[in-house]
Amino acid sequence: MKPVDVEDLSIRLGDVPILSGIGFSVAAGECFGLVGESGSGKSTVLRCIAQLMVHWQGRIRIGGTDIRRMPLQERCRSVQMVFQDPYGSLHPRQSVRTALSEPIRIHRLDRPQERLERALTEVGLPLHFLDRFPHQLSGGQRQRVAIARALILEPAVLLLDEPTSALDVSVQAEVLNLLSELRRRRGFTYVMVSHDLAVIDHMCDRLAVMQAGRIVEILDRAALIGNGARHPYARQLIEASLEHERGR
Ligand SMILES: Nc1ncnc2c1ncn2[C@@H]1O[C@H](COP(=O)(O)OP(=O)(O)OP(=O)(O)O)[C@@H](O)[C@H]1O
Repeated sequence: MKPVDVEDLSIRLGDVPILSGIGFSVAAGECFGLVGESGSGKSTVLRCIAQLMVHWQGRIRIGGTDIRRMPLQERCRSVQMVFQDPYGSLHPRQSVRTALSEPIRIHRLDRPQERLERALTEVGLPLHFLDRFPHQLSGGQRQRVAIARALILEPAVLLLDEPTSALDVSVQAEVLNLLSELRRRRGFTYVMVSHDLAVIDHMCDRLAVMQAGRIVEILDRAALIGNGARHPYARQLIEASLEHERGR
């Protein structure tokens, strides 16, 4: 279990500021949500933490260590990301076995077969799925494989970028329950992006509301449920979501 601390994170692409002065702390084992309008910079925050984007300013620490000072191997074992679209994140011509073996090989981990089997079992898939290819899996099964691959290196922190929004509603609940169960069992720290406040409510202890590259408010679940937000945009976003829920 490791905490995540983001301090004064800013990034520009060309002349355009994408993130400005982002700051939040996530306790070890906590699930922290990022919500906000499309283009507000939620995924960019995750990409900076994962070092998929590197030209940022500020400070990001995982377990107290500055991620810029972490050797690559240590960073990969500290933080992994799960993307929205498992079709995009799994190679179509790689079997599940190959997809899961790659990080084991790159990081020269011992007991490869045992690790493969444990990761697959942890996400609730039978072992004969090791020989399947992405097109032979359902959307939910593909996302389970993507989660298994993120788990192989036993990271302390998982970054979840809309992990269920490409899935059917019934399958969404299964994958969310799996993620909750994994957090309970393994004590992962999650930072999770979702446009769906019901998902955030189900999963997260606290959340940050983002607008135009800034955090306008950080709320806990109680404030989300009762719409105790103070910032006008945060209030409006939550109100719209509550109305949507009431209309269902
Ligand atoms: N590689 C890039 N090059 C140029 N602009 C980019 C790049 N990546 C992101 N942006 C811009 O940065 C801003 C933030 O994008 P980001 O994907 O982080 O937003 P988001 O809040 O996750 O949006 P969504 O909910 O639609 O996924 C957007 O205006 C986007 O167009």
